[in-house]
Amino acid sequence: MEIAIIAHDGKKAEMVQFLNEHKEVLLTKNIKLVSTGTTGSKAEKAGFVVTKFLSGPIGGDAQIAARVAEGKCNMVLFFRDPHAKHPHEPDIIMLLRICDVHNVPLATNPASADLLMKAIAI
Ligand SMILES: O=C(CO)COP(=O)(O)O
Repeated sequence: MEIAIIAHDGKKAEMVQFLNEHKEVLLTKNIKLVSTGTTGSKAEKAGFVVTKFLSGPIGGDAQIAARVAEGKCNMVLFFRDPHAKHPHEPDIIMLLRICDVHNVPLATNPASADLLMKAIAI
C-alpha cells in the first residue's frame, strides 16, 4: 500500500521520530512511502526510501491529493502544525477534503497515526 507522509516544519522532527518508531512495520508490510518535498528529504536522511513530490507550499499537497483522488495513495499521515500560518492553507484543506471524499484514512497527529500503524501491523 502507498502511504503519504507530510509534516509542517514544526512537526518534521516528530515525523522522523514516528517513522523510526514504526520502522519494522514500514519495512515489512510492503509499504511505499510518498511525501511532500522537504518532509521526504528528512525521511531520506533518516534512512527511509521515499518518493518525493513538490514541497507543500508550491503544490506538493495538491500532488498528494491527486494521488488520493486517483486511488493511488491509500493513507495519509499529515502532521499539521496548528500554531503556524501557512500560505498554502487552501491546498491543505483541499487535501483533507479529498481524503474524506474518497474515504482514505487520514491522521493529522502522531497519536492518530500510531493507531493506523497498529491496524496495519495486524
Ligand atoms: O507544507 C507542507 C504541507 O502542507 C509540507 O511540505 P514540505 O514537506 O515540503 O515541507
